[in-house]
Amino acid sequence: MSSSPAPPSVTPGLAECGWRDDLPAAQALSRARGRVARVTEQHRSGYKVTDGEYEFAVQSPSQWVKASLMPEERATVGDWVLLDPAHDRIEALLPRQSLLRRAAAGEHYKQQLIAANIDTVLVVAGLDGDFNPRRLERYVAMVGASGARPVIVLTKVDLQVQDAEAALAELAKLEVAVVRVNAREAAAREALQPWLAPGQTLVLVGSSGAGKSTLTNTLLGHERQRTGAVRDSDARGRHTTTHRSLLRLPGGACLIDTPGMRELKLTGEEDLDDAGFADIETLAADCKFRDCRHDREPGCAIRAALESGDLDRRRWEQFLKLGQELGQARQSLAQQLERRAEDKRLGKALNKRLVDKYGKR
Ligand SMILES: Nc1nc2c(ncn2[C@@H]2O[C@H](COP(=O)(O)OP(=O)(O)OP(=O)(O)O)[C@@H](O)[C@H]2O)c(=O)[nH]1
Ligand SMILES: [Zn+2]
Repeated sequence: MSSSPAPPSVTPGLAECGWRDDLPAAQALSRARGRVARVTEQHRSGYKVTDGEYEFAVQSPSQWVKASLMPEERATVGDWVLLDPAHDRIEALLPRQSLLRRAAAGEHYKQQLIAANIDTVLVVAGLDGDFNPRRLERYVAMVGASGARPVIVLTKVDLQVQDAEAALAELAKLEVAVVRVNAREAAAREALQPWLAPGQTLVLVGSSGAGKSTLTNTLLGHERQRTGAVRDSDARGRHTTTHRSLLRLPGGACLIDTPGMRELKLTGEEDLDDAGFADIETLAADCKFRDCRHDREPGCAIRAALESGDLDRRRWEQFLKLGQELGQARQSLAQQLERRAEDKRLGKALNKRLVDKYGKR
């Protein structure tokens, strides 16, 4: 299938926006009709999409207003969609290759979609005072759950505030590629070349000040966004705000910029295996009891490894903490699903009462 020519519903320019014949969306296309486009922005009232030639606004399908819809049933940035014949409304969401999401900040647990159809998520962290291996583990776990490939990018190597060797040793166990860069230098682009092949889609995540905007500019090869320092000193507030969030990089890869959504919070669907703790899971499988809590049980492989020094005590503590965080996120997720089911039940009951009283309309 992948060797057949692109169907007419896909414009040639779409390849520059990340379209590939091996995508699940492309496989689904043989069974569907319509012009394919990629979502570049999400707004309250609809979306912006690109067909590879033009970027334009489209409306959501009417069924997407339903409050009972799960967030992932609507399109997000990076999604492949089919347009109606007039090209002013989305008709269908095509299957996804990956979906990056986070728990939204706020009183109630809510999920937010960050981006879809991402190949690589660059998890950016500065080797300065803010360096935090546990945060990186959390990010790697979340990316693992998304279906995209995580790559850790450590910025600010030139500042040498943090001992890079110690930091690397901490991250070695994650089994994730780690790249050290000065985000301000063009060499950073070279270092990331393996993930920048044509047709690849990337996203940058990481905490504020980590160097994401700086790296974005370096990958673009020109100044796109004003970085933190510039913004601060810019008293006239003369920002070059481009709204487009799907950036085409020289070389053929795409970068999806998700302003305001670059810090991640666990959703509860992650797995500690994905966080690079597979070795601990393997070790725990050797405990005598299957439900060993690694506390006082006899024949505990974890405690034995801690005592012999085979398992680093700090790493074990990090594992426990991340497990705790994940446990809380799972609980919030379960509560949210329960609330949703309850809302649905109440909605149905109300509907039935209305039908009983007024008949079917
Ligand atoms: N020396 C040095 N400075 C860097 C490097 N990367 C980023 N910086 C600086 O760190 C500051 C913050 O970088 P930004 O790129 O704005 O960070 P950000 O992650 O986009 O931050 P938010 O926009 O708040 O999310 C800026 O002053 C950058 O110039 C680096 O590798 N070396
Ligand atoms: Zn045990």
